[in-house]
Amino acid sequence: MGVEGVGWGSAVASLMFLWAVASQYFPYGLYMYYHKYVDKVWRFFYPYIEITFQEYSGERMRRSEMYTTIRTYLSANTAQQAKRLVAAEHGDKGRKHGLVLSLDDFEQVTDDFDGAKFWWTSQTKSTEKSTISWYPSQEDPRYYQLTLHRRHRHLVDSYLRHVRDRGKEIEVSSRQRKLFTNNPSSNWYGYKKSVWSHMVFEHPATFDTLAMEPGKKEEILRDLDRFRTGKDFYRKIGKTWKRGYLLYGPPGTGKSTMIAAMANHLDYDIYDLELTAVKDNTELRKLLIETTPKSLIVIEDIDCSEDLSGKRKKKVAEKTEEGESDQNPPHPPGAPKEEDNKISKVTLSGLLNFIDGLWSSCGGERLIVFTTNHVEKLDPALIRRGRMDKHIELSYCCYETFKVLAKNYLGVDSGHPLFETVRELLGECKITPADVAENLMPKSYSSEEAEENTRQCLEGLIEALEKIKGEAAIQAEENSEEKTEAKEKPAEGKVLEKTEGKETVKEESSWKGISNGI
Ligand SMILES: Nc1ncnc2c1ncn2[C@@H]1O[C@H](COP(=O)(O)OP(=O)(O)OP(=O)(O)O)[C@@H](O)[C@H]1O
Repeated sequence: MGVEGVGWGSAVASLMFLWAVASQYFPYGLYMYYHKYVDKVWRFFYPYIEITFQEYSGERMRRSEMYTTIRTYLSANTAQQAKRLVAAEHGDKGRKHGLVLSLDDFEQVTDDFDGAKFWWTSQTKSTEKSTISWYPSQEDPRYYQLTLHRRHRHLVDSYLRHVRDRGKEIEVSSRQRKLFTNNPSSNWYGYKKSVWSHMVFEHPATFDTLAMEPGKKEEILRDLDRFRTGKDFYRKIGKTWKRGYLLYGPPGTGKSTMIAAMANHLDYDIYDLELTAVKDNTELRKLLIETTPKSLIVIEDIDCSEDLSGKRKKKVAEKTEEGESDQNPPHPPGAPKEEDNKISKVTLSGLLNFIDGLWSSCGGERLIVFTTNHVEKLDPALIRRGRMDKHIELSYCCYETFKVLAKNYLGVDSGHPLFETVRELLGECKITPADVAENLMPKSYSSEEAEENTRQCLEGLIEALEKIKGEAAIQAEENSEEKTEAKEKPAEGKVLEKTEGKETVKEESSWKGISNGI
């Protein structure tokens, strides 16, 4: 568009905008008359297209998501052009954080996209209240109007997609992240169903504070970054934009800490899914459909979740057999039975269907993370590649892991004279990073006592390691004695007979028979 073109376009858009303002104060009859005749003629020659985005839409008059996204986009990109802005607090109920500036009524801003100009205005829709008072009321619904030249019509789709994607990105980066958990909630009839509730997620763990071998950490970070920026790649290869992580290892090795670090690194919300609180596969599907893009769906201790649902079913069946339910008052017709609310009927196939099928229909990136202390107990179908793409073992503390913890907790690195002893002991016994971390907690935070604190903590850790080493040695000795005894002890029904220094294992019955005979 040339300079003249821009000037002309801007003037016409401004004229239209002024007309839109003025028309709000016309008597109703005149307004309708205008619409019927003049508008038709005017529109024929008018070279511009107008698109309106209402604040409220749909049957229940919910606030339109597109309206909110446009507001965010305009606040970030064009609000500096406007002279009058509206400030509103941003955040959840009771937890406001920061202000959002948006265009005030009748303000106009221009946006450039792909060589074309787009004009945005914010206006208030007149309602009964505002007609009476002549001024728009605070509660009146607003709308954004987008104006563009007819010759740029082909850009409408891509421009609106750009506004939506950019607006969403800004929303995600400026929001407070949330930790969702599913809890049972009862309806009027007493039926319990799992629903998400959330709190602000403020876990301070990062990949810097996470103790693990540097090479492994780098690899995970690369994988996460590749995933985050892989939208086009996933589309190209025809795969849903999702990735599964399986974190396994003994308790206290940092599985939950790593999930928090992942969420912080990617800037994602966390949905902590408690499978035992989900009644059946239908409820599971419903919960998962409600998750939003850019989220990490976590199922902790997946081995226990599956077991528990089986055990619960068994227990209820046992109770019914014992006739315990007969002692309870009869259920009113239509009311849920107690066990209906308690049993989780989520099945492995339900979970697999969700991982494979459901995700395909949900847009936006999602990571699913399973954790377990017993990887060997899991059904191979659940953790095969493609479902759980990356398997990460978090294990006992090695010297590299210890160095990260020592740096985090005490601010010291490998130069310390006690490090060598720790290194040797870590090579000889098993201790979890959680136990090491506990030993490295300084007794005070005063910088004057830092050196003394460090010495005390490291000595305490060495003592703990030596104790573990000693206990492990005793245990190993006991185990080897048990093994020898087991080796020496004949199997049940057999006896050991010693003749001239030779040991022979014989059938017990034959020995008894002989002895009885004697
Ligand atoms: N690798 C680690 N890096 C940093 N801190 C760790 C690490 N592992 C454990 N910790 C510390 O130990 C505590 C417990 O760790 P965490 O809960 O992450 O272990 P977990 O493997 O999830 O245990 P569980 O299987 O019992 O849930 C954490 O709060 C953290 O302070």
